[in-house]
Amino acid sequence: MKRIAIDPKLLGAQHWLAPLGTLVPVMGRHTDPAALADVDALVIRSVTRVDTALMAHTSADFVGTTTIGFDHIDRDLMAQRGIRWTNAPGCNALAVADYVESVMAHWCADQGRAVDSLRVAVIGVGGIGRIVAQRLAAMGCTVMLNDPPRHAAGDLPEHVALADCLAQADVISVHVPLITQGPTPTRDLLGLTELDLLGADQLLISAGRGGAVDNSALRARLQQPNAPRAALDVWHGEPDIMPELWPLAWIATPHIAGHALEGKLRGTWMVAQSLAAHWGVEFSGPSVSEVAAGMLAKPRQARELDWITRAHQIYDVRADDARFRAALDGLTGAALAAAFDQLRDGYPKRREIHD
Ligand SMILES: NC(=O)C1=CN([C@@H]2O[C@H](COP(=O)(O)OP(=O)(O)OC[C@H]3O[C@@H](n4cnc5c(N)ncnc54)[C@H](O)[C@@H]3O)[C@@H](O)[C@H]2O)C=CC1
Ligand SMILES: O=C(O)C(=O)[C@H](O)COP(=O)(O)O
Repeated sequence: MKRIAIDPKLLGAQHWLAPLGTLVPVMGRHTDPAALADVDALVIRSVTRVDTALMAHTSADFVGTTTIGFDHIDRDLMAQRGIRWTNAPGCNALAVADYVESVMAHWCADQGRAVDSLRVAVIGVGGIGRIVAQRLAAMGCTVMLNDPPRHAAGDLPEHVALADCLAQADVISVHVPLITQGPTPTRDLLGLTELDLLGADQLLISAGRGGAVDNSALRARLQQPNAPRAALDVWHGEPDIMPELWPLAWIATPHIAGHALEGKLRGTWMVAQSLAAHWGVEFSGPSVSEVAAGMLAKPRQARELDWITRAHQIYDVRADDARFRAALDGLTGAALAAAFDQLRDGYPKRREIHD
């Protein structure tokens, strides 16, 4: 029987990966490379950095991350070693859109703004950005789209320059991957110059990768009197986040925007299918929605509720923010990093808002 090293926090591994091979739990962020010596495949989350050191002793020829982002995988190494790798595109896109919806519901209530009066800029119009833009447009928002790679490829004629988005939108929602090379890198996409374009009436939502916003610049900006509000789900250097930054955020969460049950399960389900195809074996198992429903029933159907009520009853981001503040208050260094990871690993069960 083949052996599959898995992050023990994967959801659904027993349903979809166990039929393919013997599961060997490893340690997520702290995986010992020696533990991979005799495995055939590695199935991970975003916390496991797949690099030369991790892969030093293994002959595994498959790496799957049950996440959308794949900046934690050294793709050059995968190519050099002939290792097939895959991510799970779109697996938790709906959950991230739920996060944005919940943040905006609370911001509108707080500011006394009607959602259909808002101008919202979506930065990075891929799988997630597209869903966010469609939902907000359906609620009556004026939506501005920024995505230079798609614009350059000719499929986003309505593209708006980043500076115009920052200067004109009420809400700016950032959904770019972490890209460090090439013509349109996203590392520190929002630095001092860009953050200076924002004012006190604006809300910045960051739910892509922490490295896309210069955290030192944001800290400085949020300390100024006309600072915008910031809802931050992702942080530079996770789990070693900047202890001076998070208390300045209006909403602070531990990289859980995508952590609805369906999002996590779908990631495992998608990677298991890729692994089955890689090994040329049949794939079977229950559906994602069956497994999610067995883990947590939805309190109400989304269609029965208006969007503000949904943001309270199905997914309320303020509960995540409250847990974050209570757990991280006063912590620095290793204790802060450990508390950040514990919040993620012990995240409560949550369903996607929409059916
Ligand atoms: N907070 C969380 O829990 C989660 C975070 N993510 C992050 O969100 C990212 C985006 O996810 P998807 O939309 O599904 O990915 P995607 O790959 O479908 O779309 C990314 C989009 O960003 C655009 N882009 C690239 N460089 C850009 C730049 N310099 N400026 C503006 N746009 C740029 C691309 O052209 C593409 O259209 C993931 O790569 C991941 O890092 C994903 C899931 C959950
Ligand atoms: O899908 C992604 O990309 C993400 O950022 C995930 O939601 C992160 O989840 P974990 O894999 O870190 O649990």
